[in-house]
Amino acid sequence: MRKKIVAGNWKMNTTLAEGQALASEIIHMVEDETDRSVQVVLIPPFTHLYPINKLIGSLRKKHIYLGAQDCSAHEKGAYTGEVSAAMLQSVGVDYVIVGHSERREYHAENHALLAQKARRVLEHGMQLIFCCGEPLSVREAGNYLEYVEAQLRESLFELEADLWEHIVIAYEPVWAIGTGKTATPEQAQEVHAYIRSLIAERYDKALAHEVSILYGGSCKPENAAELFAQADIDGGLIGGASLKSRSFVDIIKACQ
Ligand SMILES: O=C(CO)COP(=O)(O)O
Repeated sequence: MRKKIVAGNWKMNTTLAEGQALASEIIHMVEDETDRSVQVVLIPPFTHLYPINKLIGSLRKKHIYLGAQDCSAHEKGAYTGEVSAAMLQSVGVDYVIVGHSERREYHAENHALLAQKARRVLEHGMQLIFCCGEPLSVREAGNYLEYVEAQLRESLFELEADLWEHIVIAYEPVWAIGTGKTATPEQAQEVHAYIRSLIAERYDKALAHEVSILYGGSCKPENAAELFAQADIDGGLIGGASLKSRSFVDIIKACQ
């Protein structure tokens, strides 16, 4: 059975004290209010990973995981400012986001670089959350399926089939991120089903069936349940609404 996952991408928000308080609140509310059938991933900034891993670890919550927002394509060495996959793994990181649209846009990350980053994450035994999704101009031009297909094909489809049990896809249409404009359940389902069909075509149907595909982009408690009710939507990658414990936990509950 494929996993249901709700992941909170905090982006560049919270001081350490604020982040620790938010993580503690979320952990306690998840314990008190949810049935633990959903994997919860907290994805704070790099600086908070080690202390938040301790918060998760000391409570031994096997359904709560730690994620990082990016990692270097390089293994180690003279790359000032970079954080390697080995470093992330050494502080307890379970999941790493690669290919977020904000990295693609503001840091000019291309298909080839993202393929290297994906490989690094998997080599170090972590789970990959690979983001894809089209900008508004592409959506309006109508060729969004081809656009998403190229993102997957160019960065992931060289990977060996046995690595796919460690890969999660997040479809995040750029026009829905931080805009308050969510994709409709039908719009999201169309792309999710297409992504699954591409994986089935490149690998096989059984493998594709097991891959969790998350939706991201203005997902909130008010719209989460109808998105998660779609056949190929297995959870969410949540930005703004993951910074408030109440809304994040309500989204987790909508996924149960
Ligand atoms: O980019 C996102 C998660 O990675 C989505 O952000 P919002 O939920 O703030 O739209």
